[in-house]
Amino acid sequence: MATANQNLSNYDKSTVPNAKEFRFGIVVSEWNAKITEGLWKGAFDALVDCGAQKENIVRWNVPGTFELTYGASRMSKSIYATSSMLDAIIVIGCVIQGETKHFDFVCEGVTHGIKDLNLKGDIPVIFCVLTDNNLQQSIERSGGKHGNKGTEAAITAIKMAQLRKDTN
Ligand SMILES: Nc1c(NC[C@H](O)[C@H](O)[C@H](O)CO)[nH]c(=O)[nH]c1=O
Ligand SMILES: CC(=O)[C@@H](O)COP(=O)(O)O
Repeated sequence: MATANQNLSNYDKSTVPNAKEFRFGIVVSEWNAKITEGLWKGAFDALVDCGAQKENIVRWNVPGTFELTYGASRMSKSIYATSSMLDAIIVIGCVIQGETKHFDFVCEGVTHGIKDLNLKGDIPVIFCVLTDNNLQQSIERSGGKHGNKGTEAAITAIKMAQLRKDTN
């Protein structure tokens, strides 16, 4: 189902585990900051709405979406994680098509990078990266008429943190 046919912000709290005991890392790209800040707010607000403690949400910034993989990798090995303090990581970025093929390489790079982290690591890394044709599409998916992908990513992070706990 395409995003246009659903709202990214819709969730049923009765189907979401309580996040009170979970700790979350969020890595945010500074490129297209007006969009990524909207995604961050969506994610943060949804985590707290589902019981997460604000002090259990740690944020790091990176310059661009391509750096999200490195940021998440370092965070997963950081002091926050060595004592198994992180239960899930969310990476937030917004890639918008320009005049060249650079869009394709940034999107492919971060997609494969985050996929590899999920395969090789112990902490689920949630892919909250918009890959849009234009700014309007990004606006519509970061708190606009199609909802907020950050909200969707937060719910996914809680569910994956619970799955990790249940399968340990
Ligand atoms: N064009 C966009 C970029 N480009 C920058 C890359 O992400 C990266 O920081 C650079 O290639 C240096 O490694 N980043 C975005 O997040 N969004 C874009 O639209
Ligand atoms: C995704 C990008 O890197 C892109 O926005 C950069 O723009 P351009 O392709 O015009 O250099």
